[in-house]
Amino acid sequence: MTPALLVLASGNAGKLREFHQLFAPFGFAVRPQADFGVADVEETGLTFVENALLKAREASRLSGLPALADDSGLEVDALNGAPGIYSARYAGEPKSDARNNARLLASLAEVPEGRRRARYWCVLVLLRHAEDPVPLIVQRSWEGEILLAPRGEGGFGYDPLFWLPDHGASAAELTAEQKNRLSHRGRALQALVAAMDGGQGER
Ligand SMILES: O=P(O)(O)OP(=O)(O)OP(=O)(O)OC[C@H]1O[C@@H](n2cnc3c(O)ncnc32)[C@H](O)[C@@H]1O
Ligand SMILES: [Mg+2]
Repeated sequence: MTPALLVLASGNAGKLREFHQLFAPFGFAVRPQADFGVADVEETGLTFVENALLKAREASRLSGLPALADDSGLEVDALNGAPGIYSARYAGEPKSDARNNARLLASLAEVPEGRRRARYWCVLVLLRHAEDPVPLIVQRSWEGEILLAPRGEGGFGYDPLFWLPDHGASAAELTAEQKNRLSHRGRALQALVAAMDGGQGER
């Protein structure tokens, strides 16, 4: 399936920027859900998959177009997996990257370097239409460690605190191209596009 136009079921400016960069080489036309008057849905699921399905279904229903949703988050081992599916609202409403990062640092205040292992998860769900019974689903993770203080200005969300030992940089110190090549989202999208091209049967 190579849709002429795909709705991105997200209201997160950082994600939307990355998706526009990631889709550019594939020649898909993608538009954010806001262009179709789609507001954020309540993310009532208990998994990234469920929340991504809710978002994609709503965007597809209201736009009448195929929709791609991303539900993602940060899993920190020392916090038993928190903030996980609650990553966007870790410090409560209204959502704020700055307050989420402050809460993460406070939660890990007693945890020394070497025990601050974490990973981002990204689940992508593509629906051909709102009632698609065969959603295309891919998930990828990205391993790192949580820094003791923020570094870098790039990316969004928890990126200034997400340290990549192999690269000697935080995710916010990478260029957009580097992040897209390495990240949970970048690699999930590569896998999704490969699956759309026939890797998972006729679509
Ligand atoms: O639901 P949508 O509208 O897409 O936007 P959102 O920000 O609410 O997105 P999620 O519900 O998927 O929550 C994911 C949160 O995880 C964090 N996150 C996910 N991917 C990230 C990345 O690549 N870099 C930094 N933080 C990320 C960030 O705080 C996001 O707000
Ligand atoms: Mg959300």
